[in-house]
Amino acid sequence: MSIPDLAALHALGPAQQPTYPDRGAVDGAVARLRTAPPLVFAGECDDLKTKIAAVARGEAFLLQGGDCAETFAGVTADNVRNKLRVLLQMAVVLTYAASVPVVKVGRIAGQYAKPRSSDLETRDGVTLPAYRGDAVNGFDFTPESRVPDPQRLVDVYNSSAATLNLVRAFVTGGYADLRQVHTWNTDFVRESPVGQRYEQIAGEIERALTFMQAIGADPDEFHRVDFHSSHEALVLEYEHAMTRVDSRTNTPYDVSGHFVWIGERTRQLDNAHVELLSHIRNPIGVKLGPTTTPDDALALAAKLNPENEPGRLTFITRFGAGKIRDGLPHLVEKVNAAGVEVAWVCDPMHGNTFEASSGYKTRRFDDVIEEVQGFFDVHRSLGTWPGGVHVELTGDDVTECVGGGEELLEADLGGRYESVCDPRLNRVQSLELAFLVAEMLRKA
Ligand SMILES: O=C[C@H](O)[C@H](O)COP(=O)(O)O
Ligand SMILES: C=C(OP(=O)(O)O)C(=O)O
Ligand SMILES: [Mn+2]
Repeated sequence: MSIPDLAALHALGPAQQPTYPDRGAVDGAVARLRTAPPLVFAGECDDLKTKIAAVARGEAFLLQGGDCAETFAGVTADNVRNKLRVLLQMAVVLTYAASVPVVKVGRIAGQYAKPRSSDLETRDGVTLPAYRGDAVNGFDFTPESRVPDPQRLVDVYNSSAATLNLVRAFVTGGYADLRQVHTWNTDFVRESPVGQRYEQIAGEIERALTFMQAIGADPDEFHRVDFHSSHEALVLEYEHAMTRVDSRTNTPYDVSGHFVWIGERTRQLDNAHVELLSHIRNPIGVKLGPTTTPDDALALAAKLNPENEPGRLTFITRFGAGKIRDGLPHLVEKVNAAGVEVAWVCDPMHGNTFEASSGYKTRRFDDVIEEVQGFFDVHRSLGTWPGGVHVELTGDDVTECVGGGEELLEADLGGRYESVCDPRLNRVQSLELAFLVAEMLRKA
């Protein structure tokens, strides 16, 4: 399969693209990216596809999480380690408490571009272009900073490379060794009720590992974990420049991440994002919001996975807690009845955002849980598999979502609100979510 021309993709009138003032500078950045080494290997993408096929068959569960928007300034050892650590802790809870293999995917090492509801942002009577992620422009509210700069695409590549390098070191070099389960539970989280609950599981796992070692199991088995990168494939210049023909199979892969997805705002059937991703062989996702009809979903599946390859396509539904129980059943039913191979994953974040009276964008922890519960209930009633969760989270003690065991209030949001886009679950809320989902999984 060939790679479509970048110009042909632009001719389709893609949504949510930056308006660059200097085309020459764009060409320069794209030329630089085209010669840059791949960030991931096609074979790794295939491995993830095999794992997602197991998710679609009901034999594994997908945990996908990370920032709404990564930032260049956030590429620090602490920040990357904290995100990885919370995902590892969540994966341990899910695997141990629900006895299900967990496929671990970060919204990490590439999640720098944001679609926005509005092209403009107004503060105190001043209107400027909206922030579209560090891939496009700066978060500072000044005219200079908000001008889209294509050099940032090269910075995305370099930041992703640095992040992925550290992630690979952590997951293969001993940090993610299962025998370290206790050490991931350090600092503020350890004293919380959910941290205590985690301690208990960690103790049980440690005893089980000691036992297995005593009976001769190979300790290397516990030494490393598989972890994959993912992001929304949004800026066409970047994703196109990172799409390469794999020498093993002679087919194109987007080597900017293992898994890429199409957002709710760019999933139009005849548009550029669907067209580009239909040509790559990575495992891919599509976000499906509450306006999605069964025909939309079937048409997307036909275009993006015409051969019905297992593991290729994940539908990430994001209906909102109030809509999922009514909206999801007919979608799942029709897709299932058509024999379409798909992994169903729940994003319980994007349908539940609201603005607090203080002006902060936030989400209620209870709404997040209610949407996941609705997702599980719908799948249980249809006999289909609730394949995973896709969440915005961080490993830090931020105050961006309200509720949870710490009972964060709207008045607390200003304490430590660090997201440059959507509100993320903090570490305690993320662990609480993992325990609640593990319970739902046990029942499923
Ligand atoms: O992350 C998702 C979108 O980019 C985000 O929800 C859009 O936010 P906005 O409605 O503030 O533009
Ligand atoms: C933009 C996002 O989501 P959606 O496309 O579902 O709105 C996101 O995942 O950050
Ligand atoms: Mn988001």
